Amino acid sequence: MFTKYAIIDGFLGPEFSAKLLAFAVENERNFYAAGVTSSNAAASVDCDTRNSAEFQGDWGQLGERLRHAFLTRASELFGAAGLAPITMPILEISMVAHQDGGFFRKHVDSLSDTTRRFADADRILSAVYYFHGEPAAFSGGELAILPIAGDIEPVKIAPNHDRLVIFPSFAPHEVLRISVPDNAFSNARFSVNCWFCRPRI
Ligand SMILES: O=C(O)CCC(=O)C(=O)O
Ligand SMILES: [Fe+2]
Repeated sequence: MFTKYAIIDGFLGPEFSAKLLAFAVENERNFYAAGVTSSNAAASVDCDTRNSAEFQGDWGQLGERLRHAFLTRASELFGAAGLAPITMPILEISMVAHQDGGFFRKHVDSLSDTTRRFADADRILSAVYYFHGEPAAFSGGELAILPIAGDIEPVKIAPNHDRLVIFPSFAPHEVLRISVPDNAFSNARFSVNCWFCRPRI
């Protein structure tokens, strides 16, 4: 049994997706080894669990444009994942590059135990937007959505350019290993993760 999930192709369109790609490539020096939020308040880098790089810097106007794109379609996105929309969600947004050998092992995005204690909102809906140079100069790197019950093969979704995938944050998933033969940063598998979070009262 799987949770509901959905794929929306052409989510941001050619102009915005090209801007995002140019921004990511220009900002190569601002991508750092991405952390894993596990047992500490601060995310820590764990090479066995995750091999990807996260943008840390000033998003400029792209940040507001992205927030707007996600927020204006919030109720459609919640519905696509089988969830009731949240009033006044908090958005958590991160830009990530998976380069040659990149992966992110099976996990859920919702916080629990100690990690939850240090956060002021709960991740409810995960929306992952993919963008990269075309034609893609990598292979693999699919998003695998795993069943919440039953011994069933995962659903594998190709990270196609300008594609959004939406699923409940409690759904187990993983990023399968990617191969980028020339390992040029501009040929990476780029993504913007957007989590719709429910503020705590
Ligand atoms: O890039 C993807 O396909 C998913 C990334 C992910 O699962 C995460 O950052 O939590
Ligand atoms: Fe995830």
